[in-house]
Amino acid sequence: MASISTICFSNSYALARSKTTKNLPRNPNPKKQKLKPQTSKFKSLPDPLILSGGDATTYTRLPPREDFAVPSFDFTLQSSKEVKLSESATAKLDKDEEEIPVELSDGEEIEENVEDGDIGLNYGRYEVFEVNSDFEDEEDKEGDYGYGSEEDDTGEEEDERLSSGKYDNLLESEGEEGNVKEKGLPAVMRCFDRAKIFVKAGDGGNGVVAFRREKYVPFGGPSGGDGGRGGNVYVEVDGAMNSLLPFRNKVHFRAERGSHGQGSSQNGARGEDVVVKVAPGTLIMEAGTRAVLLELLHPGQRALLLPGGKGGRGNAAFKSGNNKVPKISENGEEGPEMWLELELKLVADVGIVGAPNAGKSTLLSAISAAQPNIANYPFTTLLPNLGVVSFDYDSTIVVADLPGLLEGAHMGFGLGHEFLRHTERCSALVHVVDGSSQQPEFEFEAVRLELEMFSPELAEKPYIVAFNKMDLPDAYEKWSSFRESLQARGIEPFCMSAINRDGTREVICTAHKLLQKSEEAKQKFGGWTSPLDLNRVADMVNKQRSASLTDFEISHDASSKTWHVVGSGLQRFVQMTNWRYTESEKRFNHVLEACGVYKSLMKLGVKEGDTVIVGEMEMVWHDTIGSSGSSNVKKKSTGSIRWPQWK
Ligand SMILES: Nc1nc2c(ncn2[C@@H]2O[C@H](COP(=O)(O)OP(=O)(O)OP(=O)(O)O)[C@@H](O)[C@H]2O)c(=O)[nH]1
Ligand SMILES: [Mg+2]
Repeated sequence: MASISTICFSNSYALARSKTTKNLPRNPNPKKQKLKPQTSKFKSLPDPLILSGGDATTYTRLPPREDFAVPSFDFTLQSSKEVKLSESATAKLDKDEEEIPVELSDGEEIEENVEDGDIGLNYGRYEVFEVNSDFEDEEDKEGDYGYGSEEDDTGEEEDERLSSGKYDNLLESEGEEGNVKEKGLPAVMRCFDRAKIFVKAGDGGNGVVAFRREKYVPFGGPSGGDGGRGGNVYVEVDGAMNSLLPFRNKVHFRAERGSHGQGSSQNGARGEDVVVKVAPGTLIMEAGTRAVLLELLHPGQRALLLPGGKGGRGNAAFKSGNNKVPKISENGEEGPEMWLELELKLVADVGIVGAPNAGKSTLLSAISAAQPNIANYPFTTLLPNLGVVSFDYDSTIVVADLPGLLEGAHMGFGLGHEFLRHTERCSALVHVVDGSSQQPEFEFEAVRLELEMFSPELAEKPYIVAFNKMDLPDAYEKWSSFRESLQARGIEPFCMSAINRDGTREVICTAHKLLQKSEEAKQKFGGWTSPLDLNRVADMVNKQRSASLTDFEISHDASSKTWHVVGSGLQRFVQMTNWRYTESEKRFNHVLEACGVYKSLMKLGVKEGDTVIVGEMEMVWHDTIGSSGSSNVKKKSTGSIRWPQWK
């Protein structure tokens, strides 16, 4: 029978069709029919990102102080050696080599004498280094997170770059400065503290229509069971994790859907939950908007992120005095889904910062049991290392050793300064200064400036300065002038030889005291912000689910003669309606009338033949066709909705 004649409402009849399905028979598969969950709040994908053009990306040597504001990218003028982090995270710089060929952009090779400039700080020529966030994000979307983003309008050139595949290897392309290499960070560094994942709660199982048929039980009645609830999505802090790298391998987390109900009043089983494990200190944000949803700091914390969909009711649940043989059941509610951005900010008490090769990792290895890579070349440390320092039996602190920070890091030189976010949770900082460098004061200032550039709050954290490598005569000689210059600024520096473990204890004990002081101050001034409610996202979802059916808005598009009836409650109701049963359609019509949709539409001037969209259902409005059989007198004389023909 054609759908038009099977769907009758109180005083008229209506026809429905899916917005997405054409020529659907009367008994369509409910899953495929047309109903999508209301996920407008959580489904947003990030906006398309625009790639920036060719910023210079090759760093030749630490630029002179006065050049800081406008660094020179003309590296043909600068003497240098080359470290290619692209080839190996532990590429080594042979500092003893005096002359090396420098390859120019046009392929010409020259021999240059490697000598320090006026400043004399020769870190070699480091390559790597486009840390433009837009670019990085775009890479992440396409390369590592495994989902295609909407096409952006940045032009073919950028598209080509994106489509050129994974960015695990560093990229090379021409920049605006002309033939300057542009490279991204190795994937392991990008993914260490950032990830983008997809989570979906399980859909509820469908309810069923069944009747008890048994010998000696002539009218057994309806016995269709309810569907089971969909599985929840939880996020749990795993103390054994210290990075977000596992999310490179797994991006999608879907909880199981609930089982469908069965005859004999058997309800479906619950869907299995899914638990997403993250490292302590992970920030969970909604992708695109980057609104912070959760901040998970302590191992063992577990947050309910997305609750599973409710199971649909079987026909046994619809039995009433009026209707003892209900032929109606509901679909399971669809579980919400969303893309999340995860960002890790390590939970450490003290952060060790300083220029590359200053001896930060050596200090960490001297004061804790951590065994970071230590070597005589810059950027040995590419990812932060954590170490635990014990003072008394009951007092321990966590110390983070960070990658080296270069002057100009805020512009992308070196490893950039993004990793400084790992110090945001530190209460104190230790500046390690390489005493054997040509101008230790300048090195210290450059690092301070970079901290300020990253975040003024970070620069305001209490800190101590540790002048390292005192065992070297070079450093020993410079110590007094360094000390004087800092004392003139009101800073009392410490000296140490991290490699010999001389003075390291004093440094870390002072850092510990600073830490205690800042914690006392925090308690005194109530500076500790209350942690976010762990289940707030689930609460938001539940609130949206329980929205009233009468809570809706109507908008009109005059050009297409379309009326949109939008409301969370109605949308959910449409999604859970199982259209294969005639009674469902009657119920739908009844609900629209009862919650005032018809009345509002008529008030707003809906006309014969206009399209009305409720949730995912599209209908055509028809004025009253006749009053016969109508149980609603008011409605009879005014209008009704008729389901359109399937197109
Ligand atoms: N003589 C001497 N050498 C030191 C001292 N501390 C560190 N070094 C050496 O300096 C070099 C760099 O040490 P690291 O601890 O790797 O320096 P880093 O600051 O962690 O370097 P990056 O991770 O590259 O930023 C290594 O060869 C160390 O052995 C010291 O007190 N005296
Ligand atoms: Mg290091």
